[in-house]
Amino acid sequence: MTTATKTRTINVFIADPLSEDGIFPLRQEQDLDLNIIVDTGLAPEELIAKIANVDVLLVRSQTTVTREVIEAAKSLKLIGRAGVGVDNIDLAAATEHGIIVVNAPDGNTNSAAEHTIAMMTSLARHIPQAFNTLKNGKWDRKSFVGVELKNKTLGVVGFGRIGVEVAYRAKGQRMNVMAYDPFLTDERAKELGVTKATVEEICVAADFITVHTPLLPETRNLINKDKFAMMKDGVRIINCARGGIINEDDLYDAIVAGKVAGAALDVFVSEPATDHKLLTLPQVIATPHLGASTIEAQESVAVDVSNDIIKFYKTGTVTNPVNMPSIPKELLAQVEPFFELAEKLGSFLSQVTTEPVKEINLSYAGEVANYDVRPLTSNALKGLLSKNHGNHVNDVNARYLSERIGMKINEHKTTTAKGFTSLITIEIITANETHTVAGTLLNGLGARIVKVEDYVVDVIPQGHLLYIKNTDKPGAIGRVATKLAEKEINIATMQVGRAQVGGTAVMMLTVDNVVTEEDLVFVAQLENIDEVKAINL
Ligand SMILES: NC(=O)C1=CN([C@@H]2O[C@H](COP(=O)(O)OP(=O)(O)OC[C@H]3O[C@@H](n4cnc5c(N)ncnc54)[C@H](O)[C@@H]3O)[C@@H](O)[C@H]2O)C=CC1
Ligand SMILES: O=C(O)C(=O)COP(=O)(O)O
Repeated sequence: MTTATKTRTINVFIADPLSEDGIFPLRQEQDLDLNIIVDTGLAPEELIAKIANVDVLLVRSQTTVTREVIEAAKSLKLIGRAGVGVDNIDLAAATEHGIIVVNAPDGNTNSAAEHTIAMMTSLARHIPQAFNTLKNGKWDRKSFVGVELKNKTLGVVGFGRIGVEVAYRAKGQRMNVMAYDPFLTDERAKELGVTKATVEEICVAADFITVHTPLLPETRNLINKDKFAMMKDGVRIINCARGGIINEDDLYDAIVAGKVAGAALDVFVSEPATDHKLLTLPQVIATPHLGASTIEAQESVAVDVSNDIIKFYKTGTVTNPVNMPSIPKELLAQVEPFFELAEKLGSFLSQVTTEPVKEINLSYAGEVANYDVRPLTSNALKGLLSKNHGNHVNDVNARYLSERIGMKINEHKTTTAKGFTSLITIEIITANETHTVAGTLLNGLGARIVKVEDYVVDVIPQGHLLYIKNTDKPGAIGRVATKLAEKEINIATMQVGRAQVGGTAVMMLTVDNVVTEEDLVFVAQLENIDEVKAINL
């Protein structure tokens, strides 16, 4: 986990215009040594040339954070998106490189919803066209007869934060609202006073259709010529979400054919879009991606990402992660203590075997099983992979890297924890071996390893450990202690365990100094000692 440091300068590169008030938390940060560089409007190759030593990159929608940018950014830990949509960031590349991407999902909801309503109203009443005519000295009242919103049906496709806020406002205009979202339940639709519908039902019934989904492979071209064909003649279309959700060529054709009476667009497939063919149509009104461009939204989104940067460097966690599981605040406090335990258990196992791990079974028992355990698994995998990947593995890419090397990851949850409040048991399977370790958090006493293979132990997972397998014969413990003393290795604690008298037994020793390979060989040569491993946690 990353923690606060004044010893190292953190280079924060702001590549798109952000609210100065919004980045105030960064400017006034005292505990971290932040070097804030504001350099906006760069061409991709200019950004690549400047990014090598950047730790944190802050963008809006203008800067495209490509794989090339990410690969050139040798120190990058975090990309902050001061806004919602992250389609301008290569998330796969960021994840692969262990770079956390955070966004600001709440800060511009109102502004985007208000802009959508402004666009819909302008579309219905031809306000931009009428204003233009008037500016050009013509008092034309005949060409701009509009339609009322009242009693019209608005179809909202994508019923998340903005979609819902649009619906509230549209109901204020006495519109009937139909909504589609894969996560919309009947209860929620009822509660919000909207009719739950499919995209097709919306296409057939709506007078106005507005989209509010992210741009994803599944939503690209969601509204296309087949959908336009289903729509009412004279339908009006609004897109204040992302260019490409509505197929631009098909929209153009539908307007020219008279099917669509008008469109209001804030976003385009390729931006800036100054000579777009849709802009040549008198039925189209447009703004240059202004949905989030209010003083309030800009301040809010910049404050949110600034706070997440500070939080990341001080605590190692973030509030609005995009490429790692997000944990609700109330749960974070409960699962955070297990992060380190899971990582240590993973690290322990990585040092017990020398073979590549083919499969990992993670069992979460007791209270911990009530939580979203994916972050714990990520920490366990991080611990497991850190032996070979060092600092390159973190919570963001641990699962990705594990899967890339073909490791099968199985998570199990059970309520019974063998007398512990919570118990995490991890088993790794290699071509020839299986190893198991289990750990818990003891109330007030911190983390403990409570089981290694089949043996019950009680070991603090910290410092230098010696894991010794021996035949359960008198004298083994004494010989080990004497040999370590000869090597000036002081034993701090010692645990022994065995499955049956005279069988295989284990010793778990905590020692005060690092045990070298050479010392290990000496211990391994002792009578009745079968295996010795040094483990550093
Ligand atoms: N024009 C502008 O300046 C702004 C544009 N946006 C855009 O608006 C989008 C929505 O923003 P929020 O409402 O804040 O996000 P959100 O994440 O709260 O809502 C998005 C909704 O889309 C739904 N969805 C996903 N796939 C879908 C599909 N195939 N069909 C229908 N619905 C689907 C999700 O379930 C979710 O409920 C953002 O992704 C962003 O691209 C956001 C802010 C400002
Ligand atoms: O938040 C979003 O998704 C937006 O589209 C806003 O974009 P912007 O930050 O204004 O470039």
